[in-house]
Amino acid sequence: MDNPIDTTYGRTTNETAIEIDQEKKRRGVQLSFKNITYKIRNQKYKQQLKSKNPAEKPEKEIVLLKNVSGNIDKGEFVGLMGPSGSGKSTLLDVLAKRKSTGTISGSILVNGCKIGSDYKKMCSYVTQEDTLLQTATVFETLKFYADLKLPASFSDNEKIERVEQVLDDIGLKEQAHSKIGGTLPGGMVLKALSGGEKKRVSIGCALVTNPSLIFLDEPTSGLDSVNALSIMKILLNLTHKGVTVVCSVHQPRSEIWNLFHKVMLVLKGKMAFIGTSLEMNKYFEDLGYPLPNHTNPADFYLDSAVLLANSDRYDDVVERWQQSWEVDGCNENTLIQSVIHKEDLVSVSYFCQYRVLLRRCFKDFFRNLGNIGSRLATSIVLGLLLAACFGGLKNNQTDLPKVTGVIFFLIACLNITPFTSIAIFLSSRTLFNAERAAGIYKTLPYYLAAMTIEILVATVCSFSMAAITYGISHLRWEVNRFFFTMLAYVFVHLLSEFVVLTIANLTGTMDTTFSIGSFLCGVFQLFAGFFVPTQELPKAFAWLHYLSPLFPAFVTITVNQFQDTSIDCPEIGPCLYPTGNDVLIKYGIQDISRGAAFGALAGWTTFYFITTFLALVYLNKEKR
Ligand SMILES: Nc1ncnc2c1ncn2[C@@H]1O[C@H](COP(=O)(O)OP(=O)(O)OP(=O)(O)O)[C@@H](O)[C@H]1O
Repeated sequence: MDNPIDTTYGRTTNETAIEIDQEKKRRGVQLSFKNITYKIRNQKYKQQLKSKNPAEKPEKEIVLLKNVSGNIDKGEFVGLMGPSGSGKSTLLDVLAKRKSTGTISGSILVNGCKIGSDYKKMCSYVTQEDTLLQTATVFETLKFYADLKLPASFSDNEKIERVEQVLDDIGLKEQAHSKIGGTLPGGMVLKALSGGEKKRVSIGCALVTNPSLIFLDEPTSGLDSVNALSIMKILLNLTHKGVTVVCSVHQPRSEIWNLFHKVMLVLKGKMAFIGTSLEMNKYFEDLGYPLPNHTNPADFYLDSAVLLANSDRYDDVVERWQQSWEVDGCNENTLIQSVIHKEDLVSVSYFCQYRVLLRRCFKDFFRNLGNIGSRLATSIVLGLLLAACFGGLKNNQTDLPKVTGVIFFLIACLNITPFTSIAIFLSSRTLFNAERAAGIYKTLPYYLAAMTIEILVATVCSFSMAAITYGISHLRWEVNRFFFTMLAYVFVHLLSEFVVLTIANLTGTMDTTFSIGSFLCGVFQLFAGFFVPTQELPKAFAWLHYLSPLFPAFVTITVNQFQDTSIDCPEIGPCLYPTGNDVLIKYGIQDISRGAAFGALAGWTTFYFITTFLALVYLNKEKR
């Protein structure tokens, strides 16, 4: 027999029972929590103050959990139940130390000791939604976690061994090289794993660090009953290895119900019961809700819990439970004072995080061929269209407006093409927010890795568009002038990319990014100095060109094109601009050097690079 453990109903054969017991003692953790109260600020306080009648004073704070206490033993599989909105997810978040808002009071003890900074290293959390990178394979997803969460002392082979062990634990060995799949931003569809398989991968990610304690928020939600049962059996198997598992559940089928060692019942933010399913039968029977024959206990108890929560007896029932728990459940004897098992986990360096993230970004980018293909194709086609309109320009007075025209058009095109990245960027934010909340990596290495790829792609795209146009239009053909112009165009593209990403990070939504972004593009282009030279702008608005990063871009490229050149005059008639310097005088930029203007362009680019990062760090954080 491959697996000697009979997991059908949470019982084990005699031979393995001793082994399991030893494993629980060796690495399990006991979790006790006492008088946990969690409050958050009432966001609607001011509004309620105005609208409510003065007798009903609104509270400044909302209490989501009140005096919640409980005890979970080593290697126990605990189901957290309660009607919708009763506070199950909140309690899991508080116990897993994932709350980033509100105030928490009360104590959490692990093996009888107050928890310290190591606590987060010994526990893992699996969110309700599976936030996984669609283009990565199952193996790569787990390896990513292993690279970032296992100590640097682990060799690559050891990390692979750990990943293989986890693949075995979650029963996905055969799918190790299948992609997670789904619809990629941009519309490309990759063949996807099933919902149950994705959930197993999420559990696998939490298992890579070999945690002693694992919290799961509704791991069976959205799964059919067969998949739900198989997920629960995987979790039960973990408890045989000493892991303590706590998961919230809605209405589990009876086979799942029977797997739990203990059930916790939360009602309206208060603990109403903790105990085995047999003890729960008795508890509800005493309350006047005996379990009828042939009824799913979970369904029945949940329905009864809803009735209880809305009855007059609610306060009395939770109060009685609190008192009895203080006598029986929370005394010195129930606390297991023993050494806490924890791996020697150290955070990997920023550079290592950058390397791992860069590798993932690189693969992700090149596996989404729809995105890379459309961006490159757009650049090349736009370059060819610009070249078709402005091809073979001559160095004379007739073609002069076209030369400044092509310079401006290229700037304008490179200014708007970054809008194509908004969808990709915003969709990767969801994954980033979830991974950041789980503390897998820091924001800086993530940002630098994502930007490294973005800068490379933006450089290739803008260079292709600009070089095609420049070459076919016969602009100033000197090697250093050519490369200087190309560099300036690349910066225009990068700058525009960072402007759009700053807005995307500030607003977090596609619609607002589009509307604010297009407004800014319009303003930047209008005040770039091309349509209306700066000296001709109305005084009240003239200062706006200082705020347009496209102004230094237009200046540096125009100066580079025209400085110290001569322009052919017609044989008959006036010659308005016999030299390039006359063109610069027309635009009022004759006194600005191309280097100074380029410096300003680079300065704006750096400014928006930093604002993108700051917006990523401080705004649109996942608040729990
Ligand atoms: N940040 C918040 N601000 C205001 N109310 C909140 C906040 N977070 C949770 N709540 C409220 O606290 C209560 C408990 O929420 P929680 O998500 O923990 O319930 P739950 O039992 O997990 O519900 P479900 O089973 O539907 O997921 C709900 O009434 C919810 O609306």
